[in-house]
Amino acid sequence: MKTIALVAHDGKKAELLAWVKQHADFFQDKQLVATGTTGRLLSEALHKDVLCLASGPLGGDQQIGALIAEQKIDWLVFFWDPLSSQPHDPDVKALIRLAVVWNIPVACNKATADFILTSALVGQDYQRTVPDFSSHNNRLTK
Ligand SMILES: O=C(CO)COP(=O)(O)O
Repeated sequence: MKTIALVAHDGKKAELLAWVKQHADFFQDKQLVATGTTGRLLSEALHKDVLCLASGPLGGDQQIGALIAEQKIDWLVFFWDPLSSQPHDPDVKALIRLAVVWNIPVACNKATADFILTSALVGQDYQRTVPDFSSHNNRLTK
């Protein structure tokens, strides 16, 4: 689990930052990718470089989704806010969908993030099963 994407809506940013700081040691040797504002805050909190993509409403969720489809993300931590509506809700849904399509572990709340982070599989450098979509690709190109 080397490259981790982290995203939080405004109403969940404080929770994500507190959680990340609690596990700062874990994140030190990981490559972190994030949507714009989340990434800036993470970088400040962890004193570490974070690849900051566009802000979520400006396409950041879609950029992370593209990285997932390119097999470049090992874990998505996405603290989305279930109590506020987002102008880019289709992008939010699309990002979560791609994580499921590509069998990426996804944590949408702190409890799940805790379970994944403390899983014995993380220490074993867990290799997820990458789905074989070759028949789908063939169908699309015919
Ligand atoms: O809106 C977001 C995710 O959908 C997060 O974007 P920011 O990290 O730029 O606030």
